[in-house]
Amino acid sequence: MTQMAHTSNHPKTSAADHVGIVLCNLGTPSEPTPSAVRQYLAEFLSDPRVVEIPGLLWKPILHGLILPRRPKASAQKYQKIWLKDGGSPLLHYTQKQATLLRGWLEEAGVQGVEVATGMRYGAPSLLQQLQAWYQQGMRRMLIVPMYPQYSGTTTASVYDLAYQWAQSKRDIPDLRIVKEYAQAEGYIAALARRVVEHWQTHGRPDQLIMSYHGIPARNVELGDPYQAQCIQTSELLAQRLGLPKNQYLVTFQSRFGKAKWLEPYTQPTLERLAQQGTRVVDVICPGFSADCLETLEEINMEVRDAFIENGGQEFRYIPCLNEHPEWISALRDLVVTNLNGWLR
Ligand SMILES: C=CC1=C(C)c2cc3[nH]c(cc4nc(cc5[nH]c(cc1n2)c(C)c5CCC(=O)O)C(CCC(=O)O)=C4C)c(C)c3C=C
Ligand SMILES: [Fe+2]
Ligand SMILES: [Fe+2]
Repeated sequence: MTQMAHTSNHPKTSAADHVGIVLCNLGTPSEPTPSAVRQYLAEFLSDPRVVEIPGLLWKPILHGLILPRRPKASAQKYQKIWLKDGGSPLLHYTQKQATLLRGWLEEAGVQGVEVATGMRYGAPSLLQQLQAWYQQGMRRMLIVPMYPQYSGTTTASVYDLAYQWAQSKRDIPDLRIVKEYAQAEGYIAALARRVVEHWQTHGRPDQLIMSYHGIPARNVELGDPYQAQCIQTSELLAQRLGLPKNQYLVTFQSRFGKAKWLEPYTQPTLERLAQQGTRVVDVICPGFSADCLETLEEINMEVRDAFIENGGQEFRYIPCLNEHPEWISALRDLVVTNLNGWLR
């Protein structure tokens, strides 16, 4: 059992009767350098939720093969997408989302809430944010993982961290975590708006590709509902756009390692489409609420090049929801629903 912390004389501040809302995303390196990427990957890839290979087998691979090599190549990729003033896009957009959500909640007359960002790995850390609020006397916290589709590899890891942290408390915080919102009306509406706005400027494509981050196929075989939720989101989005089945495809990207991951894989699918004569594709990544390495570099650079090299003519990337007003409005609704009974 974790040691109980002594908190009997915690300071009573205004935070004590407030509710904390944390937008929690994956996390990102502090700089686009090999050493910062190494530190980030070491934490991320040591999480047994992310890599399920037994530690005795995995640790030597991670520390002997992956961490000495991958950070250099990854840092070069991060350098290509790093924002001049804003740093990591993932962190930049997640912080913007928190700022906008704070304003939108205020505007809606919601009082007594604080909004922050907290990353699962790296900084600014979810754990430190929860602990800082707790020390200020706050006892009610709502965590919103920025993953619309639940996966054991991502969402469950947020639960692990929060529950393990709470375990050390005598007076435990009242915690709520949004498990998933793959089918939420506002989320689907925001995605549809993003696509329609893109079509208004560029016209319709031959195919709309909905690309999600992959996970090992084995995880799904063992009961992870992630794949089913990705398909649900995609079908709802297609329905809302009035897209027939032959005009869109669901694919999975970012395969890591040699095991079988969810298929069809994004890049080979786009290569095949190009070879078979598909000229214009739109690509959207509905599972990422903020643009990041996996969308800006992998999709909009690597996969784009592969499509064009194989004979495709136009590869049009549709940005993530990022700061889109319809998304912030959806987030506000999601938060308000999950604050039920907590608001004054
Ligand atoms: C090792 C296995 C991995 C699993 C399982 C996995 C699942 C998963 N990841 C995201 C979201 C993101 N992943 C990002 C980067 C990233 N992911 C992995 C590996 C796994 N992800 C690695 C090794 C990396 C690092 C980048 C690299 O070195 O290539 C990111 C971007 C972070 C950024 O800073 O921009 C996101 C976001 C989801 C949603 C998911 C399962 C559903
Ligand atoms: Fe990932
Ligand atoms: Fe990647």
